[in-house]
Amino acid sequence: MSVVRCDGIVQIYKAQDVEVVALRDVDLVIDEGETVALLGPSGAGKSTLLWLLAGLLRPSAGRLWLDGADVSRLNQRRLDRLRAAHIGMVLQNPARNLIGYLSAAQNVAFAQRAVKRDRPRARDLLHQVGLSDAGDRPAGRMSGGEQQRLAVAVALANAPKLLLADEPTSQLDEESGTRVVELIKRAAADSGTTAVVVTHDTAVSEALSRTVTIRDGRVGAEGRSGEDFVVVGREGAVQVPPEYHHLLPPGSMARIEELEDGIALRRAEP
Ligand SMILES: Nc1ncnc2c1ncn2[C@@H]1O[C@H](COP(=O)(O)OP(=O)(O)OP(=O)(O)O)[C@@H](O)[C@H]1O
Repeated sequence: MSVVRCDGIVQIYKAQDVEVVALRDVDLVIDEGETVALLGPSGAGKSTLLWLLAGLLRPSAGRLWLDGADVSRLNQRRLDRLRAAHIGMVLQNPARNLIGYLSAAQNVAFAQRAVKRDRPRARDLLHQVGLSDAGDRPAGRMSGGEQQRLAVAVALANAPKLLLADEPTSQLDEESGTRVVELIKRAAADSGTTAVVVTHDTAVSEALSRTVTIRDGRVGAEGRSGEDFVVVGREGAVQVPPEYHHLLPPGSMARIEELEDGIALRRAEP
């Protein structure tokens, strides 16, 4: 079953008199248990897509299904309940995920408020992120790296169906980063958690099961098991992935060759 389905999603921010189109016509399907790395340059729309998938924003146009529910048909209360029970999120700024005056254990316990309290899971998560001995120290006094590891434990506390993480390893050394990635993969394998992880870290993207690229508000190539996929947009547009630009540079002409099961694009000019 697909946990995420985006159909022609458009996201427009209105800032004073200007409109910024952050996402344009995004089609995306992510199945249960997939771990997806979301890659793209700064300003491409990665965080916006994550906020939409978290139910923190509603799309300006297009339709979004989360865990089979059409978000446009959910009132705010039901959307809040879906988020608390089934979605875990790691925001880019780790401190924003935490309640600063609570300890690590209290933060994890708070994240289980919408589901059955699971103390062994909470202890195990803190152990996995190396914070078993964090004691009563308030989260607000922890280092950036500790806060980031705690934020991942908090996001996984309710065994979410969907984990959304914005650069969850940006402040971690290699060893802690690897532990976080292992934790995400284990959640997928053990609990069927689907993960979407925004990252610039190739060690993270290579460890996950699929890569989705986003550029200028459009979802581009999707790599799965070493194969490259591109999405054919509503108007029939196909975005050539950057790794093939040396063969088909943007702005060049391509010749279309019909095959039995599709088409091939060949450079028209020498
Ligand atoms: N609240 C907002 N109001 C107006 N414009 C916004 C807002 N948030 C994001 N944008 C704009 O939307 C576009 C996409 O931003 P977004 O933060 O989703 O990109 P990103 O890929 O996550 O970038 P980064 O890697 O730098 O975090 C950018 O042009 C950004 O300036």
